[in-house]
Amino acid sequence: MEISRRILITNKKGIHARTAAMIVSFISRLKRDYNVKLYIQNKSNIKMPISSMLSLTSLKIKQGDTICITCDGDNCNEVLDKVEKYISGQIDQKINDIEEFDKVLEENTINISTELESIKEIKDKFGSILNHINDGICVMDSNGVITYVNIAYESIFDINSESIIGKNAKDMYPKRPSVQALYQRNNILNSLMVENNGKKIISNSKCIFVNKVFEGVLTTYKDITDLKDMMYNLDKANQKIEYYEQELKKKNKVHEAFDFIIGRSSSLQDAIAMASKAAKTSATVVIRGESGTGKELVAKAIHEASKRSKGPFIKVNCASIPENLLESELFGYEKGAFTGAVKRKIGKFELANNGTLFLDEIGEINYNLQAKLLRAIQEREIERIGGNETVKIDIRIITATHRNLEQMIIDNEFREDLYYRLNVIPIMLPSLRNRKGDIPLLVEHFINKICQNEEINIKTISSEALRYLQEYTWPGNIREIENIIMRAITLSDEDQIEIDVFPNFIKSIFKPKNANLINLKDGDVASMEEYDKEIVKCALQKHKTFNKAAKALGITHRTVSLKAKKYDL
Ligand SMILES: Nc1ncnc2c1ncn2[C@@H]1O[C@H](COP(=O)(O)OP(=O)(O)OP(=O)(O)O)[C@@H](O)[C@H]1O
Repeated sequence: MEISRRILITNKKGIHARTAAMIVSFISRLKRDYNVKLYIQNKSNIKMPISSMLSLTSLKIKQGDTICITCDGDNCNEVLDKVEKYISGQIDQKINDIEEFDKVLEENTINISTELESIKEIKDKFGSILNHINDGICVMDSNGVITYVNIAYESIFDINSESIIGKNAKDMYPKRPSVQALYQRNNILNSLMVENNGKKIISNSKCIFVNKVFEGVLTTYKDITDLKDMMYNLDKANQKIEYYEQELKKKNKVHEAFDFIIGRSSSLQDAIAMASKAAKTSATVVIRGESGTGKELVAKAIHEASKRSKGPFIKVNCASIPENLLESELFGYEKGAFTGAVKRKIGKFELANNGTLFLDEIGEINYNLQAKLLRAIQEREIERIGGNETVKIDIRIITATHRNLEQMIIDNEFREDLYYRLNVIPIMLPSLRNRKGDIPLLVEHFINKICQNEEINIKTISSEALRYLQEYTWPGNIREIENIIMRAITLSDEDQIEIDVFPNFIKSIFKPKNANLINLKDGDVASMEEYDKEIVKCALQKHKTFNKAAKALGITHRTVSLKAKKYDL
């Protein structure tokens, strides 16, 4: 049976899409529950199934309009009651609820999109922070696919991110610690990687787990190539500082009297430090070293640095005084002590009272005189030759020698007891060939000294000429270098000293050795002394002993020995 009913529309906005949808949904439930058919009549009174949302909205029904609903089936009155109740009453309430819900939804949508915005902002900020970090960063997923690299990574590995993102690190870098971390699912920290171009990189790979699920590996890379260089330089600088600190300590402790002893080599500085310490006491000092190494210079400095500096510094060269005169030279004599002793003579021991007695070439003193010397040193008193009076002496004794005293003791040429008396503080002066680094300093020192003494403009020396001087072996040590500089300054017409003013034996050091002793090929003539030295040297090399060399040269044994000493052969 069919029943129709007019229903008033009370909803403010009439029947719009949302209300239509609600009516359709409500009617569908009624149709199902009561097994009826429901229609709505349009303005031309044509019945349309009410289950279509489109037909409802197309009617454009407003508040206050009525609609005609027709029901076909049993219980149509009960069904239409429910339809009327829903459309005229409940739908309004329902709509309010839904609008409330819409508001919440809308607000939430706004919130979500704001949150999305801020998440995007955070992501951008984060990305820009990662790009400002100096360490390279690479992220790969659990399969090894590279998902992110920062700018530092690109520059460390000189690669474009586009060419690696999305690629699998297992294929691209199978040996990298990051890939090992991926396989092992374990962090691999502080691995040193050396790239083909020599770059040294430290990598730290950390596995990422989210809720215990392995998500991939994050690796940071630090380029330590520069750091290593810097560390190396720092290390070197520290070593230098340490060296200079030690040198400064030594220097600070060294008395200024030693300032004019030129040389920075550690062997010389050690000797100077020792001499400076010796200066503080009255201990006997023996200075050892080849001829011309500065033995006298150091002896004087010890005296100057000691509390005896106001007293005399008396030097005796034991080699230059004939044996028979040395005793009276040292101890003096009384008037009439021997023929020719017309008046009393004060010896060097007495002259040195309250000061320093420097006995140079101590190894040349004869055995008998050595005994008398020992007594004088032990007792600190002397007797003049031909006198009965003993004279108390307050002196410091410094001796020097280039001879091997230990061998002389074995050969019974030097008294052991005297040796121990003298050898309280031994100071070894290095030869110049063992401290070639000091040559430029010495050259500069002598150029300045000689030019000032000669009152001429200070000359310079060319680096090539200096190279020759550094290469030469300097058998005559510092005395020889001083002589060569004196000669060069005298012969040089220029402001700069060049090789041409050097003697032949220096000029020829870079030339192949010429068998001819006198080589006048390039027009250079050496001094007589240089030829003399060369001849004696050849004779000694060939004949080994002074005797045989003397015979070969047709001169006396003594002359050969004196020349050998003079030229330090
Ligand atoms: N370190 C030095 N710095 C500056 N000048 C030096 C240095 N060593 C030596 N000389 C100079 O060299 C020359 C020779 O030095 P000195 O006479 O002291 O040597 P020596 O060892 O006593 O020689 P010899 O054994 O032949 O007597 C001197 O003119 C001296 O001033």
